[in-house]
Amino acid sequence: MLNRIKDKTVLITGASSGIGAACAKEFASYGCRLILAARRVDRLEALRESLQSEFGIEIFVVGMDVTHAKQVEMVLNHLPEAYSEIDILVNNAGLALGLDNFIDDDPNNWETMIETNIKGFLSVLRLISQKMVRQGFGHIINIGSVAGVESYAKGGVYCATKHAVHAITQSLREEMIEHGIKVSEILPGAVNTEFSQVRFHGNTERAEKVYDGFEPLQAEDIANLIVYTANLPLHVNLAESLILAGRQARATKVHRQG
Ligand SMILES: NC(=O)C1=CN([C@@H]2O[C@H](COP(=O)(O)OP(=O)(O)OC[C@H]3O[C@@H](n4cnc5c(N)ncnc54)[C@H](OP(=O)(O)O)[C@@H]3O)[C@@H](O)[C@H]2O)C=CC1
Ligand SMILES: CC(=O)[C@H](N)C(=O)O
Repeated sequence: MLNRIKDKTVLITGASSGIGAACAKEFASYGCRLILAARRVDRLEALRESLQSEFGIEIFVVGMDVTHAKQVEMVLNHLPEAYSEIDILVNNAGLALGLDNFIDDDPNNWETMIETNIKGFLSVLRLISQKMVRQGFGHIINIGSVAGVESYAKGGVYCATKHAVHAITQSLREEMIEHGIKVSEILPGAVNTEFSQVRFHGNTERAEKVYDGFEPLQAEDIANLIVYTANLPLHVNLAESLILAGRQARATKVHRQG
């Protein structure tokens, strides 16, 4: 496919692992300039080193907790000159915490998910949307989930946060067309990243069970789709892409073998 994104500047939130880190690698292979953000800066530094040596691209690494609105504002309003125009945003930072019946669930989990997946997501989205409108160009790619278009037992609040991502993406798309800014959403199913480790607070055994008996998506599968979406011609917007594992029909409906 023609490379239309070479030398474009791409901001990726949640770039320290999983889908975000895979996106960094895929965009790097297209010769993009990257801004990598997350809380674990040591991870980002290591990624920068390996991508710079493999692809010889420019990368700016920044520690940013999306739940700290003031910090997000400081970071995104004070990017170095060479990175101040952003062509593509991959608004990816997010997490699930817990998988429990609503009546037994820990409200602290709800708070963190709402703070991160809705309020943090919005902080980044607001600043970058404003910047793109000023620039007169840009492409926003929000990372939703199959859990944003259906709900499952024990995951109500996570599903609600991803429904919010879905709703906000749809309304922003409508507002941005007059500015020539594309707004897309990627809605993955089960992807084998650190997602389940985080969800189960580091309980590896429980995390691994999620992917027992079927082949889940890999972060690279999602990164390929994201870069494909970003690389389409200006007159094409792949607006919503639901991507499931081969043996997955819905969020919780997978066919397990063996
Ligand atoms: N894996 C899956 O099955 C699916 C995942 N998704 C979505 O994909 C996105 C990426 O998840 P995935 O790669 O799977 O999971 P990972 O746990 O591997 O990656 C999550 C990323 O989000 C970052 N992050 C979490 N909280 C914050 C915060 N407060 N501030 C800044 N960054 C933060 C983490 O960085 P750090 O901790 O360093 O800050 C990390 O880089 C999420 O939005 C998730 O909801 C959607 C559907 C399916
Ligand atoms: C579909 C997702 O977001 C995630 N894999 C989940 O289990 O909810």
